[in-house]
Amino acid sequence: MAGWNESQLRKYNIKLEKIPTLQYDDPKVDSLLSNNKPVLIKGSKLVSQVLKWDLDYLTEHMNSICCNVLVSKNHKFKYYDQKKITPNMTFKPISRPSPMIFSEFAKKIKDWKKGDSRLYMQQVLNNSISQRIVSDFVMFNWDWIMSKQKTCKWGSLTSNLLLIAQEGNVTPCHYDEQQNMFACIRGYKRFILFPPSEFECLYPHPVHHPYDRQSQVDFDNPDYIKFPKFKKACGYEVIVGPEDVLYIPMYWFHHVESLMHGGCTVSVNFWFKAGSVEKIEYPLLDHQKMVIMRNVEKMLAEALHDPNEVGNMLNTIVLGRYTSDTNQ
Ligand SMILES: O=C(O)CCC(=O)C(=O)O
Ligand SMILES: [Fe+2]
Repeated sequence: MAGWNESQLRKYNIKLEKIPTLQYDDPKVDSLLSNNKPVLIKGSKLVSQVLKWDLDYLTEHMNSICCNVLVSKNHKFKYYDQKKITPNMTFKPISRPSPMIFSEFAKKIKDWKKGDSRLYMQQVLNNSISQRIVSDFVMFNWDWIMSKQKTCKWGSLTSNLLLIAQEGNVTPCHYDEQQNMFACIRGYKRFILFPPSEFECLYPHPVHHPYDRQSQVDFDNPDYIKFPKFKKACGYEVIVGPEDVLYIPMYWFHHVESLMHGGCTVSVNFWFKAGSVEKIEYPLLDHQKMVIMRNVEKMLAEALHDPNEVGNMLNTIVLGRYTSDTNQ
């Protein structure tokens, strides 16, 4: 029996298909991973030894550790890059970091009532967290995950982020530049993924914007005048529960929600660098084209010494020259 039902999902007007679910030892897992295709993997036991990581256990063992907590006035936690905020920019994020010790975070979410700001802890796991948490952490099924890294020729593991969310919290649609094996420990999360080929329908912010890599479209209230192609966006969805591992291929857009009325969720991700490409084949893959677009934007902003001039120059290059039937 599933531990969730449809009424716990937020409602969006997006066409959705299902992400395949496979047992960890199904040979199709490796071919999906190697081809940058998402898959929900069951039975890997990646985090089976830490299913005890609930708020009480973590409070006991992380009590006075200072943690990276995000606070939001609504249910959305849209990441931004502090380094990309410039003095002449009017940038008012609705969610922002508010570091606090673990016990304070746990108390705040236990005492939470409607109308309060929401909280979301997103803390990198490292040796300084606490002896007990580190000894739990070494009990992850490292053999399995490292064998996947090897088979798929990914680069090194860069970090593990421990995510503790209140029910109903949403991480809005964005992409990351790393391979991600996302493991749920407690509660259920719904993922909506879009392949890199949906780039045009999702309108990510410019690369030099603090919201780089994030879609500009507000899924709760899409502005179809500004973002008309969002109507055509096609995504893939899956519900990820305790012990499940979801592979999120690099450059795939993802929206994540902790199910409403499902209690808080505890999860941990495994981010790996991209592997080095042995032989470039043409035509290029969609995510490789995203890398080129990012580089073009970065190069123009640097050459012009002003990110605000990038759009004008791109328009000058394109409009009437590469648009509609003028390029014959
Ligand atoms: O679980 C979430 O809320 C966001 C996770 C995410 O974006 C990631 O692991 O890359
Ligand atoms: Fe992400």
